[in-house]
Amino acid sequence: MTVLESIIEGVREDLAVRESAIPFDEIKQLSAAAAPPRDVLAALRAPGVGVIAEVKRRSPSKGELAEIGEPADLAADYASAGARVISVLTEQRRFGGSLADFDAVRARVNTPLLRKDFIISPYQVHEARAHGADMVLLIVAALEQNALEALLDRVESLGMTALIEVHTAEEADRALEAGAKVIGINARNLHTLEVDRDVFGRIAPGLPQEVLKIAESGVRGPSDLMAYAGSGADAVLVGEGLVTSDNPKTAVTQLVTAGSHPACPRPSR
Ligand SMILES: O=P(O)(O)OC[C@@H](O)[C@@H](O)c1c[nH]c2ccccc12
Repeated sequence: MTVLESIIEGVREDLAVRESAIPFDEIKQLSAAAAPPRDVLAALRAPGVGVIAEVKRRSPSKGELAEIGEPADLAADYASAGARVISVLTEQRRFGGSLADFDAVRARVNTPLLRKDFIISPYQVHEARAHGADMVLLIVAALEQNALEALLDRVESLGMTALIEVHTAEEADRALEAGAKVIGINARNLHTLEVDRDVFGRIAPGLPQEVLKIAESGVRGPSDLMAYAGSGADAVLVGEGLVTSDNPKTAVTQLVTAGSHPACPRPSR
């Protein structure tokens, strides 16, 4: 079993528990009653290379990353430093996240929020919306094509934006086939957890101009952002580099400054 498969096994078990507490019909009603989603595409299309800052306690590759006492405080720092979107991990077993973390962040910031989890069922999409999510991650490697397409449809029908994650050119083709508007190219292979920062530069230039391109994982600082920008990134998604820094707010500020610097290569849209 690969790492991704074992994560998904746990996700299924946790999902079954939540489904028995709140049935599908009820979560659907809650999602319909939520305040309307924010315009993530507009946020990502702003000039310069954007920063998506992640609230991440732990990772399967590194174990404990940071003791995040108040995720809302961290998110408020991210927001005031200019993050365009804030990503909150809600997977519990490997990433130490939760919907409680998501709720705490939602209650504090008005920045668009990405629910970062392993989404395999429409239930989780409604759940994300019910908790105030504006964006939802869909991982191509975790989904059959028909499931990917159905989930993308569900995300968009609720007015949210899907971040469709790929790691290979074949997965990028599947994302485009499904109608992805925002593609995240993850430097980390979720089967082996190995990071290869060159993956973005190999895949992004082959994507259509109108597709928003997000470089995910392995960003250590402004020079990695600049390198991704040179290969056409509209934004970078950063977790570990922020939560392990002495001052996450300054770390975001430095990335945002680099992304809006005249010397930073512009996304060609
Ligand atoms: O911590 P990093 O290397 O900056 O990576 C952030 C983000 O890309 C990573 O958390 C991530 C990318 N895709 C995922 C899918 C599930 C869980 C986590 C992820």
